[in-house]
Amino acid sequence: MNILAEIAGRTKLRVAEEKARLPLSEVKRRAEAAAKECEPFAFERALKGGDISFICEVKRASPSKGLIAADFPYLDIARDYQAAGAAAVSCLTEPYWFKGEDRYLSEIAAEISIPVLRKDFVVNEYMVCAARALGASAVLLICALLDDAQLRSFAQLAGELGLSALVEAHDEAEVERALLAGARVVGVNNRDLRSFQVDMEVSCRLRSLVPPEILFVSESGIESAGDIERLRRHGVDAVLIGEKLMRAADRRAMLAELRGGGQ
Ligand SMILES: O=C(O)c1ccccc1NCC(=O)[C@H](O)[C@H](O)COP(=O)(O)O
Repeated sequence: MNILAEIAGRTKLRVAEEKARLPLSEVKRRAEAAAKECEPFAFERALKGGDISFICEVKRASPSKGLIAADFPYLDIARDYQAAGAAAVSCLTEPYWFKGEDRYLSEIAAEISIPVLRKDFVVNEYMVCAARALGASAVLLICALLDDAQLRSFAQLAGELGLSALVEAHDEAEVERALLAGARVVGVNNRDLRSFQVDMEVSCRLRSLVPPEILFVSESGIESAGDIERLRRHGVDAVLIGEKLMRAADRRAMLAELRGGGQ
């Protein structure tokens, strides 16, 4: 079994337990209440504009790297990202492989003013509603995990809640499926989630398949100002960076360095 299938299986069990504690009707009610309070589609608005935007990730561990941050002051990390000019924060909530927690997301969203993406492995509508209820401005939908009907219906549900959907693809066919599902933000993951191999060329190759009015986010394996410059030249709207920032002793300085501006 590949890692995505394993993650999906475990996620379904996790959500079934959550549902037993808090039914879908209540999560929906909370999501609708949150939608009334929040600026709709703040995430995609934040990514639009002049230069390439930065989505900076709060991630404690990952399947490919194991434990990344033994010390994990998640609120300080999110505050640093905001202070250093991030357009948005991505927060992992998957508990088993990424050692995430829902409360990291809700506390971060309450603490900072830039939008927060819930980075998890959405397998049903409960998780879309829960993202909004927890304070997220965006939710990740992974093409490799969902069929066309699910992609379309979860993207539509997210839209009804004013939540942006970052629809993640890794090849030509998945980009086409993301666009057919109505994605307004397409994320191309440079990491092959089966082999964990990272190749920036994947974003460069797929960029031209996404029309300019749709936001294009390059995700994973971004490590240097040179990588950013290459993606900028290909017309990428935003980058999503996790490990490089999480391992930096001074995250603000690292973000400045990646931007190409030094400290
Ligand atoms: O990072 C992994 O090992 C991983 C494995 C399986 C599914 C998803 C995975 N990562 C999620 C991500 O998309 C990354 O956290 C994100 O793009 C940031 O990547 P990086 O800058 O390389 O930390």
